[in-house]
Amino acid sequence: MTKATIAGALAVDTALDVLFGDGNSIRFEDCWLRDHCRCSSCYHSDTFQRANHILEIPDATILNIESNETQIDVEWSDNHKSTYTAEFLSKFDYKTWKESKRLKPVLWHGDISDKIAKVHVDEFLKSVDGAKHVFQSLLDYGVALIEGVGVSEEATEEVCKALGGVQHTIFGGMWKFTTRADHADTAYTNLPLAAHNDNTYFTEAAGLQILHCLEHTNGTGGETILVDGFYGANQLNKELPEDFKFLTTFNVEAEYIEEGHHHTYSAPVIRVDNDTGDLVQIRFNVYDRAAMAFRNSNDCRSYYRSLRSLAKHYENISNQWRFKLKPGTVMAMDNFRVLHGRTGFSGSRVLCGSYVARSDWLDRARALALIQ
Ligand SMILES: C[N+](C)(C)CCCC[C@H](N)C(=O)O
Ligand SMILES: O=C(O)CCC(=O)C(=O)O
Ligand SMILES: [Fe+2]
Repeated sequence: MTKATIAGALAVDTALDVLFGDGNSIRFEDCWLRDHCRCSSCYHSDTFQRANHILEIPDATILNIESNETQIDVEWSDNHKSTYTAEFLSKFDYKTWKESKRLKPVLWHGDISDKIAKVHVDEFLKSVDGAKHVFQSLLDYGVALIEGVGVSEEATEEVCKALGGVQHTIFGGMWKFTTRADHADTAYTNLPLAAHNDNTYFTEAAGLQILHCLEHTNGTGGETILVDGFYGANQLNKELPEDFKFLTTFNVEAEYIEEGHHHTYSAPVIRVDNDTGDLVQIRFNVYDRAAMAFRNSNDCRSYYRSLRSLAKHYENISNQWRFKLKPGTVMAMDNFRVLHGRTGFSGSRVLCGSYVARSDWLDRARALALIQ
């Protein structure tokens, strides 16, 4: 991008119209400008924080402006003086600004093994390019594989830390699970699990789920099932918009109960960004649905109809990617988007892994300049 320049600035009532060298023009309200003064008494540039309470910012008016190619100087009615650089102001064109914040998931269905990142652990942990490759794959497809990892909880933990940090929940930080009932949950059995998102009963579901199959011996089955929750939701919107709409507005309650714990949370199954229409989160878990009461017959019937309509996309075998996790390969997936499951199995199957908070993995992606 070329460097932003200012071609002119004109005060109009309580706002300032700034014309940029590229022909674009942006209107800034005076209250916004006063709030965004970057002088040292208004902004701590070392901590990137505002210095004043919003109630302390004076309701000042613009007395005078002077501009050149690179900046605008404003003199305020309370004698304060502010300087705004062209580069700073140019970032606040609403459309461009909003667009720059959008994530751009690449919707998929079926086998995506040749699309996603498969990065060797040394490359992931030690090189910026390796890390970028993994996080870009998580942003694009919601899945990434890290290969050549030591077949141990310790080696897996290193990967979890680098993906944003281990998130502690009732299941622990790093967890290891097999068919022993360490928690009151079907994951700790050999039963099949249809595609689902974890933690629908938490106020904030885990951002990533990381799984490493440490062992599967003397048995069969235990295939991993992944399906793009956004693809299914999108298909539903095209095919049955009413069902889609219902799932974006109706609060479906979920719960998790075990000795000493009772988690419950109620929210729409499909969360959409109201401004952009972008899909933000899927909260789909048929097992962890709580028993609930309905306001009326219509809501009750819509609940079953629309959940089944969505489920059909997730259970459609041609939408799913099925494969066998192997010791040494760590799988990370976006639990806000991708649903996971497994087929039933026999034999001794041991997995370990952790959750990572969404805030924390997006923080990594931002630090790598992959998103804004
Ligand atoms: C991942 N780990 C083995 C710790 C537990 C899984 C919890 C499963 C729970 N039914 C849910 O879907 O959230
Ligand atoms: O056993 C598996 O592969 C996954 C089980 C599961 O859904 C989970 O641990 O959240
Ligand atoms: Fe799960």
